[in-house]
Amino acid sequence: MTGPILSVQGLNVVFGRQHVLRDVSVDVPAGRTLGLVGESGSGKSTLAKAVVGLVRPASGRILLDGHDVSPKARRRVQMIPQDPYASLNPRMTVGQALAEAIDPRRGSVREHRHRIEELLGTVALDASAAGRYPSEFSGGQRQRVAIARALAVEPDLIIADEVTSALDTSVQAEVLNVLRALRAELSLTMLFISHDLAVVRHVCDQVAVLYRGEIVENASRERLFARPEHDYTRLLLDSVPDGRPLMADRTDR
Ligand SMILES: Nc1ncnc2c1ncn2[C@@H]1O[C@H](COP(=O)(O)OP(=O)(O)OP(=O)(O)O)[C@@H](O)[C@H]1O
Repeated sequence: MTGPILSVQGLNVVFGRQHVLRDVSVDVPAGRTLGLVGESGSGKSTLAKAVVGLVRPASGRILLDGHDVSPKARRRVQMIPQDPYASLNPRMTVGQALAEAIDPRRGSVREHRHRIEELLGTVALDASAAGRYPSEFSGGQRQRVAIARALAVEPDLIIADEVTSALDTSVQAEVLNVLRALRAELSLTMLFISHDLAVVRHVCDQVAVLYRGEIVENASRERLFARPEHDYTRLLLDSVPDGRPLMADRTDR
């Protein structure tokens, strides 16, 4: 049996006097998507930053494919940032941004061109997008470019941190649908962070609930939504209006 791709074990993060993460342990098995949900300030982004090495834990271990994460391993974890407007270099065409992310050992520029078209297709964008600049795209399309760029690196793990929260509700669906399709097609392994349970329900297999720096519940999506065990999870569920989860089932544009 193979172990999880990501294993966070007994992680503690302290900023000054604030104990931001307390004894956090979560696993993300290969090909699965773990949702990390919690209100603003609960420590979600801090966990993501610890995994990519931007935050130094006070104690605990972070294992990637069974080994302690090292700076060398960082390329194997790709973060899709929250803000598609800030994450892409405005002076680079989409093709250039993707080419930069593709491992140069993967062959010639011609082969890169083929790979770029393939990546754009994967996120439901036309090949002609390669010649255009980020400013020419809508927020949802830009976020899809950011997803393509993360995929270009062929990472073992993708961390999606509030990838839809900067988008209008009407375009959140196009990004969620792409992620959901990729999960199935490419067997992506993903840590999907959101404060929004409706969004988490749409893309995750397993959901961990973070409350004030502690994991208070960690269950399969089915179990968590059908039989939440912790009061805080129930509170979060109560704030999901009926019907909203279906928002993401709208047709992709
Ligand atoms: N570099 C830092 N130095 C000091 N305190 C920090 C730092 N980064 C985060 N914090 C604090 O740690 C706590 C958790 O922040 P974090 O950003 O991880 O929460 P979050 O759940 O991701 O919330 P949000 O969704 O608002 O980003 C907050 O109280 C925040 O102010």
